[in-house]
Amino acid sequence: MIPQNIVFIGAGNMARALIAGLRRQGIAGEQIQVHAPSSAHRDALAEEFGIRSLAATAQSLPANSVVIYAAKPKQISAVLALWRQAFADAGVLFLSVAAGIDSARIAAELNPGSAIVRGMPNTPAQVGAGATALYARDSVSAAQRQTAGFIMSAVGEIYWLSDESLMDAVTALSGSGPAYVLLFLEALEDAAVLQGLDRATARALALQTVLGTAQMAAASTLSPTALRHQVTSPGGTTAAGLAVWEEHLRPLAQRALAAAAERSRALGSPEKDIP
Ligand SMILES: NC(=O)C1=CN([C@@H]2O[C@H](COP(=O)(O)OP(=O)(O)OC[C@H]3O[C@@H](n4cnc5c(N)ncnc54)[C@H](O)[C@@H]3O)[C@@H](O)[C@H]2O)C=CC1
Ligand SMILES: O=C(O)[C@@H]1CCC=N1
Repeated sequence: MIPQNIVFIGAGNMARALIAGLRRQGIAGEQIQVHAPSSAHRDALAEEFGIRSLAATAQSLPANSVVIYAAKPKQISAVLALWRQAFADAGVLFLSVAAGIDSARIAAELNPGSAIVRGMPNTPAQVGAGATALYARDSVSAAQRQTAGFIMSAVGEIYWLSDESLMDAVTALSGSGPAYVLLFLEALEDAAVLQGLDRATARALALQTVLGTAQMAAASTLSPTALRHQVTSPGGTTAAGLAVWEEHLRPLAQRALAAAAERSRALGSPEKDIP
């Protein structure tokens, strides 16, 4: 179902990516509003995308509105206290992309029966190539589920979870994942410069290698392992390089995802003060 009134709370990177996606999908500018305390942030988005800048917290919302929470996890309790009143209409859907904040906490702080969907997008959403995991509480109707899916599909692929506790692992993998891939790109580029390539060539080759490999893997029915074997000649250059990666990469990936998932759980815990 295509939503008639979409309100963004927060005017940062994620709000921007989602608004751009919705406008690309043909949602009219007057159907989208953005609220943030900083008028500079919200007015910049309003101007760029032809949407409405909402200066104050809405006290009531038209039926079938969707409110998308895209401010920081730490601010959610204060924001929910201000917006609670506007949720008197049972038709309003609350879609939160805040890392770590589970839907039971949002329901407890909003209204126990509120329709709440939790999503975890990632920054490739900026170019319509995002990966978003979604979880819907039982109070969400089939039409509202479709609406949430429509909104997040505007910026890439969506994956529904039936177990919300997996959201911490998803956040560690695909939510934070773009940063890992970018760090990998930086490391490849620096290492290639040490091997004598100029920086521009090193950057371009590293980027096209990651991009091309991801496209190849996405187009193939073979597993990453099988595709990797196609590159690896016995006794060749790849085997020599892979032997070094294999020493550290898997335990490092396990530690990195465990640390990120642990931080996701901590962000959701009001008693832990994460800056
Ligand atoms: N950046 C990322 O890769 C991802 C971020 N997220 C989640 O998206 C949310 C937003 O993240 P970003 O866009 O990266 O942050 P950001 O820092 O770019 O944007 C946060 C926005 O919230 C606004 N804001 C501050 N206080 C507010 C309040 N009281 N009421 C309304 N708006 C307020 C700020 O003006 C700012 O526009 C976070 O909850 C984060 O966990 C989820 C997935 C990926
Ligand atoms: O770093 C963070 O907390 C957010 C959530 C996932 C990606 N960025």
